[in-house]
Amino acid sequence: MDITLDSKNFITNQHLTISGSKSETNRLLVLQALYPDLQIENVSDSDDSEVMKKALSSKKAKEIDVHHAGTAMRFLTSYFAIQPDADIVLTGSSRMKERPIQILVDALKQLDADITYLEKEGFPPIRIKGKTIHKNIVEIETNVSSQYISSLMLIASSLPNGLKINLKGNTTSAPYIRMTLQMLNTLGVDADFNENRIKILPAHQLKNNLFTVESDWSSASYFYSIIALAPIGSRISLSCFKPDSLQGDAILAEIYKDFGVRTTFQNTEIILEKTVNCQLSTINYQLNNTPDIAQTLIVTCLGLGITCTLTGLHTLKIKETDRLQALKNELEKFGAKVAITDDSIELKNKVVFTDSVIEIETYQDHRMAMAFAPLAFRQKLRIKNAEVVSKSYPCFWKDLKVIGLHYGEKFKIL
Ligand SMILES: O=C(O)C1=C[C@@H](OP(=O)(O)O)[C@@H](O)[C@H](O)C1
Ligand SMILES: C=C(OP(=O)(O)O)C(=O)O
Repeated sequence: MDITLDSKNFITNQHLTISGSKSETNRLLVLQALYPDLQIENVSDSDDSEVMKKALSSKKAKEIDVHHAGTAMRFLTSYFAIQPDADIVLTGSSRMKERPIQILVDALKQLDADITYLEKEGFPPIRIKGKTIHKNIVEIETNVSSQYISSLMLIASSLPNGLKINLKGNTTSAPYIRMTLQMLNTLGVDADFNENRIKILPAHQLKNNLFTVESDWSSASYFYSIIALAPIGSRISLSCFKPDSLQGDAILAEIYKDFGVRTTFQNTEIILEKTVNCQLSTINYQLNNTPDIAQTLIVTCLGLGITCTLTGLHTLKIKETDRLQALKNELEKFGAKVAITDDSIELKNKVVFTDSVIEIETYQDHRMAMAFAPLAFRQKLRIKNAEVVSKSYPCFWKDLKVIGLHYGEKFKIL
C-alpha cells in the first residue's frame, strides 16, 4: 500500500493515546514466560510484540519466524537456550538473516548453551537445543547491539546461580541496558550494574507482579517532528508518558526545545507545543544512546532548513535496513547534499521545496515511512509500502488522520 500525503491544514489541541513501548513490552513478555504470575498493562500493539507473544506461546513449534523483530530474535535466543525441553529453529525475514547474532551466541556458548548456525555462520537461522545452565559468568562485547546484553539479563535471574556479565568495549545504545536493569529492579530482582559489570542474583519468583508499560517514546518522536514543522501555536497531547521514563528516547523533550517545541507533563500526558520559530542554522547530535530517533531528527532538520551532523550511528547499518544509506537516498530526492560515513550522517544544505510529488521508498523499515511523513508540511509526498509502520506503530496513519493531517485519494485506514 502506498500513501499520498499533502498537508495544508493544521492542528490544535488534538489528543492521541500511543501504544505501550515495544522495548518494554518485549522484555516483559520474556519475563512473563519465565515468571507466569507477572501481569503487564498497556502492552504494545506492534507487530514485533505480536511476534514475541506468539513465539512464547507456541511451546510445541519446531520453527519460529520472528520476521523483522530484532528484539524478538535476540531475546528468544537466550530464552530457548535455557528451556530444557526446547529444540527449535529460530529464523526471520531475509533482512533478519543479515543482522548479526554471533556475539550473543558466543556468550551463550561460554555458558555451555547448544546453538548452531543453519545457514551463514554468525547469522540467523539458528537451531537451539535448550538445557539447564549452571555456569554464571560471561563476557560479552557491547559495541554492536545492546540487545545481546539485555537478552542475557532477562534470563539471568532464572538461572540457578544467577549471572555476572562482564562488558567489553564501548557500549552502544546504553539506555536500553539501563532499561532492562531498572525493569528487573522494579519487579524485585536483585540486579546491579557498576562500571563494566552487571550482576544479577537468582530469583524463584518476582516480588512485584504488575508492570504498567509506558507508551512508546520512539513513536512519539514523529509527533515532535510534526509539531516542529507546524506553525506556532500548534499543539498536541499524547498519553501515557512519565517524566521518569525508562526509555532513552525520552530525551526528545530536551532535543526538540532546540526546534521550538515545548513539552509539558500533565499527569500521564505530554503536551507538545510549537512556541517559537527555530533560529538555528546548524546543529550536531551524538546519538549513540538513541539510535532510533536519528531518522526523525534529520528529516526535521531538512524541513526546518537546518544543516546537521548526526554521529554515533554505526549500528544504523545493521537495523531494519542500512538506515544511513536509505536516508541519503531519500533525502537527496529533495535536493539535499548528504554525506555518510560508517557512523555518521551530515545534511549539508538547505533545500527549496516544490509543488511536485516526491516518492519515498521505505526499505521495509517502519521508521523510514514515519520519519518522512511530517515533511508533508513542506512537500507533497507519496510514501511507498506504507504498511511497514506496523512493525512498531500499526495505527500510525490512522492517528495522523485523527490529528488532522490530510491525505490524497490513496489514503486508507490500515
Ligand atoms: O533493546 C531494545 O529494545 C532496543 C535496542 C536498540 O537496539 P541496539 O542495541 O541494537 O542498537 C534499539 O535500536 C532497538 O529499537 C530496541
Ligand atoms: C531497530 C529497531 O528494532 P529491532 O532492532 O528490535 O528490530 C527499531 O525499532 O528501530
